[in-house]
Amino acid sequence: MNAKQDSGKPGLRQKALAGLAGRNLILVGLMGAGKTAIGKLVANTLNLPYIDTDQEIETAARMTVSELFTRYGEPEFRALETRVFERILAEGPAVVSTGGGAFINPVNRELIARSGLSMWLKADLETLWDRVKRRQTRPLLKTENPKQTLKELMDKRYPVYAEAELTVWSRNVRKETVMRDVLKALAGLAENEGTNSDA
Ligand SMILES: Nc1ncnc2c1ncn2[C@@H]1O[C@H](COP(=O)(O)OP(=O)(O)OP(=O)(O)O)[C@@H](O)[C@H]1O
Ligand SMILES: O=C(O)C1=C[C@@H](O)[C@@H](O)[C@H](O)C1
Ligand SMILES: [Mg+2]
Repeated sequence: MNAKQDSGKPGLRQKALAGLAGRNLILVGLMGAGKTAIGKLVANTLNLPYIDTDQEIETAARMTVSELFTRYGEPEFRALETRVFERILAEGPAVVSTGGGAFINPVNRELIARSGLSMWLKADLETLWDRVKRRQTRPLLKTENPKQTLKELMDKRYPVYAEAELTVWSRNVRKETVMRDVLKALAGLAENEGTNSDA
């Protein structure tokens, strides 16, 4: 079954689009939250372009995120991340999955607030660890105890991710189920608007 067929009730897709109201949907959250996996499903279902900021950075820099960190350091990576963000957000609407640290930068949060709807894909430590432990591509997790590092990042970043306009639990269920939760959260915005305009 493809994502469009699996998007639940027929009206859900339309309601989700109404809630998004032509804005970019910006997915934020830690490494392993499912920003890429869920983002692609959501984009496919809503017929919107899918963009991954890490991939855009890699294309612009002609090297991997890991290589960028090693050769130029994190500050240079963050500067490039903001430049890429400015361009992407101006080109929308699209579903944009961000690098795990992008929303932590207040400059990026301000850019997102202006042209997009932010959504935090929230997951617990065990779920995240289970998803990231096999791949060695994440420079921030190249530490002696990567699970502990992930926990420290959670403690530091979760209060900031909580500033996102919407939060969806990236639970340990089928990706299509999380994707539907994303659509429902967007649809909820359209319903609330209806309520407000009646008031
Ligand atoms: N609901 C889910 N059920 C099972 N596996 C999942 C689910 N969501 C994501 N995954 C898997 O977990 C792994 C990490 O997900 P993904 O790459 O989408 O995370 P991410 O938030 O984009 O991480 P990063 O910030 O490192 O890019 C992938 O292998 C993905 O297929
Ligand atoms: O959480 C982070 O700060 C990062 C996450 C990745 O997506 C990459 O953007 C990079 O490895 C940094
Ligand atoms: Mg990703």
